[in-house]
Amino acid sequence: MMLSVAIRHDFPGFSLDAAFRAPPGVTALFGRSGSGKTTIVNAVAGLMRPDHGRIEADGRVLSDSVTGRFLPPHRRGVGYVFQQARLFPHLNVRQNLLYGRWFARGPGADFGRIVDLLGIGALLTRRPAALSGGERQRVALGRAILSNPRLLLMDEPLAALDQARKAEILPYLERLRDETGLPILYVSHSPAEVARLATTIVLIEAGRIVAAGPAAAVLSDPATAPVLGLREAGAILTGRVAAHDSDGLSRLDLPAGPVWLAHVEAVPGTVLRLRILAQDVMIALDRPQGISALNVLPATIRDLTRAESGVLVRLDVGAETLLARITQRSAKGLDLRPGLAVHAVLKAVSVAPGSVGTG
Ligand SMILES: Nc1ncnc2c1ncn2[C@@H]1O[C@H](COP(=O)(O)OP(=O)(O)OP(=O)(O)O)[C@@H](O)[C@H]1O
Repeated sequence: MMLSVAIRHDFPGFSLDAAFRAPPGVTALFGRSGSGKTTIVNAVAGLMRPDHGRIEADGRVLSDSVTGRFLPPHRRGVGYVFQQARLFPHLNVRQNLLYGRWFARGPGADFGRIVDLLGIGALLTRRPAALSGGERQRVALGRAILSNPRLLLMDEPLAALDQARKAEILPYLERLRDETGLPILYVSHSPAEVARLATTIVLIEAGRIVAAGPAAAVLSDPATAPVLGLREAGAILTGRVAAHDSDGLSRLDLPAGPVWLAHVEAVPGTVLRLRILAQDVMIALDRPQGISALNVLPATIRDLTRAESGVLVRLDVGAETLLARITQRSAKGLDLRPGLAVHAVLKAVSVAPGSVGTG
């Protein structure tokens, strides 16, 4: 399963020229307001017809300006989840879910499995008015999946939810990503959400794609930091939960070494994704002694990039990449340069629970 998009379209005062591929997993379309994300999603859904280009899903042409082919939305096999759940108020949860089924191509996903996956078994007889925002959004996800789509489009599905509801629904999105094998095109404004969910990231600015590729590589690329915002720049690392210590910390084993963080609700053996902001990483030439930060990883400097008044240092840690944001004075004072072996010091507190997701 693969979605491939190559389209050009002109609105008065705005031109979109975008080409990218979305493999199975979550492909996050990230960019500022007005950069063209929704236009792309609408073109894939068949809600707008691009002037030029071609969109293909799973080897099937959805639209092609050369041949004039343009499949209507209901024939595209696309599940769409919007910011608002848009459930039918007069139908209960089961009926809303079965409505998705009605449009399914072929036998479709197993009802019971999807209900379990989304944790909505206890809600089946309720009407949407009796659900929380997070529950409603889970039902909307279920309805989209039960239509047995070739791909899922999600346009800011969490934007209308508060932090607690977002935290509640993120694990379900992770399960969908990991268990359905569908390409999910996911529009988001939130770097934290993207860092947690995305397997592929497409960064878009003023209708042009400025970076696209595997999430870890795009996030740790200093060139993308200005688009994400310097405060949000950072890398993702993966680690396996090794132990829960009696003093309330959990140990994760990363390829580069162990890392301790505030207790994580996950059984040993679980693979987790950690987001580490560039501003929370310090660099030391020697392994520091007598320091309160618990987490020190051996690293090698790959490159240094000027960013506003500071410097972004890209570090190789094991086979992964970390980003540190330091001052020009420090970079000069320590004589940092590519190839230099250093130590990356991470503050334990910098790994926020909200940034931990299954990898
Ligand atoms: N039907 C239309 N007619 C004219 N201009 C349009 C139309 N649809 C979108 N645009 C313009 O295209 C640009 C991209 O809009 P789009 O909704 O794709 O951005 P976005 O990245 O999804 O933004 P947001 O994050 O705010 O939803 C904007 O400048 C918008 O005003």
